[in-house]
Order: sequence, then C-alpha cells, then structure tokens
Amino acid sequence: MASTATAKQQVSSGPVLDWAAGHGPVTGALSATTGAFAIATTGAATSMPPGWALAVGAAGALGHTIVGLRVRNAGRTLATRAASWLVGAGWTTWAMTHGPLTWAALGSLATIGVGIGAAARSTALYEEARETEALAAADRQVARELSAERRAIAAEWVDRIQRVCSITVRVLAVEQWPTGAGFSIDAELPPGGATYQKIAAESGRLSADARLPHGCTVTATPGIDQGRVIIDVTTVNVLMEERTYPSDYGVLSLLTGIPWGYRTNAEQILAYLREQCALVVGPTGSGKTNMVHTILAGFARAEDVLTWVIDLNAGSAGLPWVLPALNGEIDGTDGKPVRPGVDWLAGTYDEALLMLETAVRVAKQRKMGYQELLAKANTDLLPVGPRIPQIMLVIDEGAEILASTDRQMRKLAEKILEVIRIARAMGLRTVLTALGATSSVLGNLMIRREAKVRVALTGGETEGMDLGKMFPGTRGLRVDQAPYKGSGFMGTPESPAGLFKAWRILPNQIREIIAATSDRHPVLDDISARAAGPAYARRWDADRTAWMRDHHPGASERTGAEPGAGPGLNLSALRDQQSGQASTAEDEMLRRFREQIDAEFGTAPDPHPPAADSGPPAPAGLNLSALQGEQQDSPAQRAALALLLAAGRDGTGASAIARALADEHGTTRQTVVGWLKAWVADGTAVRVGEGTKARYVHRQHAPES
Ligand SMILES: Nc1ncnc2c1ncn2[C@@H]1O[C@H](COP(=O)(O)OP(=O)(O)OP(=O)(O)O)[C@@H](O)[C@H]1O
Repeated sequence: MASTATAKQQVSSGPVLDWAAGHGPVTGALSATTGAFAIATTGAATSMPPGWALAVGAAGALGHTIVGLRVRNAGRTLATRAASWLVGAGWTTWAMTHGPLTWAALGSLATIGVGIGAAARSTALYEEARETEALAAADRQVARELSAERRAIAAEWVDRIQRVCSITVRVLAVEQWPTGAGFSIDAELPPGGATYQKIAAESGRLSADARLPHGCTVTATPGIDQGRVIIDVTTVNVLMEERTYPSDYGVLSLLTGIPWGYRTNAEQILAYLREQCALVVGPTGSGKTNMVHTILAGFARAEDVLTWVIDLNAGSAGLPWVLPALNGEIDGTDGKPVRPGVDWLAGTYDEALLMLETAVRVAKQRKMGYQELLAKANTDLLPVGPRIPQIMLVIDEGAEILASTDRQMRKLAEKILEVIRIARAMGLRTVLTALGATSSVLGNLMIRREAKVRVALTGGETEGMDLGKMFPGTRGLRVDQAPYKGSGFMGTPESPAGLFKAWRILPNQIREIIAATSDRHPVLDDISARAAGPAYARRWDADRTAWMRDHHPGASERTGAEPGAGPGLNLSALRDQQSGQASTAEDEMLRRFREQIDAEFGTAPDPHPPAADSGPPAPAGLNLSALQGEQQDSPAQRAALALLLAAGRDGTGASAIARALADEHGTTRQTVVGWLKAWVADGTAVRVGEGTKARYVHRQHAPES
C-alpha cells in the first residue's frame, strides 16, 4: 500500500528522479551495492574525483528523505534509507581512492549489502505494522463515535422510561435500523416483577416525551425472556409516503408468508395463512379496496394458492383480476393465453352460494380422499403445495354478510362459517373484509378464534374504530397515529399489532402481475376437482360470467339485461332470458375464453365423473367443451385459436402459432395455415394486411368490430 501511495504521489508531483523506486530488501541491497561497485570501478579507472561519489550519495539521501517525508514514512525509515545512501557513497569514495578490486573493498561491500538488506527488511515490516495500526485506529474512532451515539440514546431512554413509566431499565443494546427509520432498544427490566406491558401501555406518553414526529411511535414488545423488553422507536414517518407495490413479482408460498404491507420501520409484514383466517376492517375511503388488491396480488404470486373471490359489491375487488385476461388485453409468454389472476370470481348471490357449497364439498372430500397421505406424512394438516393448493376465499364485505339478518344472506353466512369451522386442516381459509369492527363481526366466536390475522385500516377515520376489540390485549394504539389512506394497524399471531401501511397498487401493476403469474397458478388437485364438479369446471361459462359483461369495456350492446338486473343480484331471470336467444358476440367470446382456459391449462375436471364404484375415476382437467360435443377441434387447434384470441388487435401469423405449439403438440406451420384458412372462411378470423405484413386477427379484435 505504501508503494502504491508513493507511486500515486510521484505521478501527481512528477519528480525527476525516482528516489522511492519499488525495491524489496534483497533487490534494493543488490542494486545499491552493484551500483556502488560500478561507480567505484569506473571512477577509479577514469580517475574521477572521489568527492563526486560523496556528493551523489548526499543528494540520494536528501531525495529519499524528501519523498519519505511526503508519504509520511516513519522517522526510522527515513534514517535507514538516508544512512544506506551515505554508507554506500562513503564506501564508493573510499574504494575509488584505495582501489575497488581488493579483497578488503569487496568484502566490506558485501557486508554493507547484507546490512542494507536487513535494515530495509526491518523498515518495511515496521512501515506495514504502522499502516495496519493506523487503519485499526481509524476503525476504533468510527466505532467509538457510533457507540457514543448509542450510549447517548441508551442514557436518554433510561431517563425517559424512568420519568414516564417510573421503572428503571438497564439498556443492553441499541440497534439502528438499516432503513434509517428508527432504532430498537434491548433492555432488562428491573427486578420486582415489572413487565414489558408497563412500558407498552405508556407508548403515547413516551412518544410525546421524546417529541417524535407525528406518526412515529414507541412500541414495546417482549424481549428474549420475560425480564427483557424490546422497544422500537420510529423517528421517520414512512407511513406518510405513498409506496407502490414492490415490482419484483417473484414466486411466493403460503407457507413462507405473503407480504401485505410494511411496518413503520419500512420492513414488510407477512401474513401466514396456512391455518389462520384473516379479517380486514376498513371504512369507506380508508383504502380497503386497494388493500384487497394487495392481498390478491400476494395470492396470485403464490405457487400454492388458488384464490376464490366473492364480491357482491359490483365485483370491484375481483374484476380487475379477471377482465384483462378475459378481454385478451395481456400478452402471455410465448403468445400463450393468460390465466386470470384469481381462480374463481363470484359477483352474484347464486354464484357465491355455489362457490361456498363447492368449498365445503372440497373440504369434506379432501378429508376423506387424503387419509392415506396424512397417515403417511404422520400429520393431520394437509400438506399444501403446488400439487394440492390451498384455496383462499376472499370475501369482500364478508363480515357484513355474517351480520346480515336477510334470509338469503344468512344462508351464505352459514356456509362461510362452515368453511371457517371445518376446513382449516384441509387447506381452505378465508379473508373477510368488513366496513367496521362491529360487535356482530367480532362478537362471533368463530371469527375471534380463527381469524387472528387482523388489519384495521383507519385512513383517518375514527368512527367505529375500536382497536381494543380488534387487537385485544394490545394497548397504546391510537387511530390518529395512522391518518393516511391505506395505513392502519396489523397484527398476526407472529407479529404483534402495530402500525402498518398497504402498498398502493394500480391497475397497470395488476395487469403486470396477471401476466407474470399466469404460468405459476396451480391446478385444483384431482380429489378436490372431482368434488368440485361442474360447478367449478363451468365457472367461466357465458351464462355464469354474464354479470361481468356489464364491466367489460367492449360490451356495449348487451341484450336482454333488465335495468334492475345489475351485478350483485340474482341473475337467474336474466340467464333464462338469454338462453332463448341466439348467442351474442360476447357469449361467443366467453365461450372461447373458457375453451382457452380448458385447453391450455386443463383446469376443468370431468363434469360427469363416473360413479365412485364404477372403475377408476377419470382424471381431472378434461376438456369440457369436447365432452359436451360443442366443439370437435383437437387440443392443438383449440390452443391455436386461444393464441389467435390472445394476440388481440395486433394479430398473429401461422409461423408464430406453429412455433408456440411445436413443443407441446408438434404442430407444423402447414397445419396452422390450413386452420387459419378455415377460420377466415367461417368468419372466426380475419386476414389483415398484405404480403409479408399479412396477419390473422380473431374476429373479436378485427378492426371493423
Ligand atoms: N396504500 C395506499 N397508499 C396511498 N394511497 C392510498 C392507499 N390506499 C388507498 N389510497 C388512496 O385512497 C383512495 C381510496 O382507496 P380505496 O378505493 O381502496 O378505498 P376504499 O376503502 O375501498 O373506499 P371505497 O369503499 O369508497 O371504494 C384511493 O383512490 C387512493 O387515492
């Protein structure tokens, strides 16, 4: 390092002579002695005045000393180097007068060489040790400053806790958060039975005493044992800022937690829902819909979750996760059609009832069908994974359904409670949202016991916000600490209730997540799919998704819908009316959409499974349409049609389709050309452009429609 520093110095100052040339002890000594010998012999031969050698030596000593001073060499290094030059010069002067080629001259020169080498070596070692010590001293200085800061924090908080809570703690450690949003104190409680709750209860007063900015808190939680406490102090209010949903849409698993937002220390908070249900309370305008989208985003990213959504409130929670795929707005990888971000969306009472009945059937069937697996794995919890996915039922305003006195709603409520009650071990859990933490919601024992993952979004709303009921046993939480939309409190069995904020998620990110996770969604396991039957397999049927068309941007000429038959109502009347009519363009599109899903992902089980005792069951994932005789196309042809539909307005060509199908179906370009021609002939597709620009567009996306 010293030599690098020296070299740099020289480049910048540009000395004429390199007095500090990079020699080691051996090469340095060798170079000095051979140089002295050469000068002495040449000087003697040419009768050079010996005084010159002395002059050169003195100049060398001076040059080295100047450079050494510049690079801050130690005094002893400077002295050694100068002495080496002077001894060498002295010998040369003496040898020039007495003759360099005598034994005395040669012997003394060798001795001088060894001496210079040894001195240089010891100097180098000394310089190295000096440098290491200087670095260590700098480190110690930084550490001293840091620990001085920590000591100051510790002293300040010992005083504060004494003043506010009247207990004297002993601070064992202070850790500054890497996010820079605050610090944690690990402290020992005084003997005599003081508990961490005593500090937790004074959170508000401690925050005020510390003059923390609005939104910053002091949270006390249990330490490593009951005599210790961890105090988290936030000094920067990260809840104030709007943070968008993290753009890394990596694979998640229900077993390792799904991120739902971030804490005041800017760290994300995970919900573990393998066994827990969740309750999200938020009044209108608090950011509840946004929070539901954040939750659905996490489930979509998980490889072991199928999300079933009930949203009787115009489908605003579920539709953004279905429509982009339904409308073919998103391009999948390799031109594949894209699966919706949720596996089933119920926007009507009938559909919701069907979904809940199906969920109960699946739970019961799993209990029977997986006995052997459970015995083998020696567990009573179904091993959920990509092959046996967990079904997460997200029920927007589900708590209001539970509280309703309406006869029909009571029926839904009973089913919701049944799922919560019977299906924990079998991998079906619910996320209920509620407008308020009313006693009819939290008064329900089942909810209190099973839904311990809790969120209260306040968004500044104080009415009906009983945080004490939502987070029993937690003190010091005040609604005014979270006045921002999307912010509130979250508590799970793993993470005590505290301030948090949901990420903001906008429709473009929802579309990105649908596209990024389309290939990742699991397929309902055979046992469950058979129990779910046609109710599940036909979930994307035109008549069952008719209500979605109200929200479909292209659905302008919806026919047969009565003004009052809006979403959220029983649409059976509407369906009867439609069944008698010629199918509209939308019907056709929805049929194709269902076919896409069937053909590409095999999500549909056999709707007519053989009786239990009539031989081996048919595998799940059979193509519904083929069974119904509606459509005689091969799977490859259906996949091609799906690709055409997914290509949207831009359209696609025979080569692109053939490439996408080659691996799975071995389809050639020629075959695809034949299909495309046939589809143009029967009006399914339209040919657009000429020559090399020619492409095929599904008639749904054809320019004139
Ligand atoms: N996490 C968030 N970060 C920042 N702003 C948010 C967040 N969540 C919601 N908002 C803001 O609050 C507004 C209302 O959000 P959202 O529609 O989700 O609320 P809501 O409780 O569902 O209300 P409503 O029931 O009226 O639809 C949003 O338009 C947005 O501006």
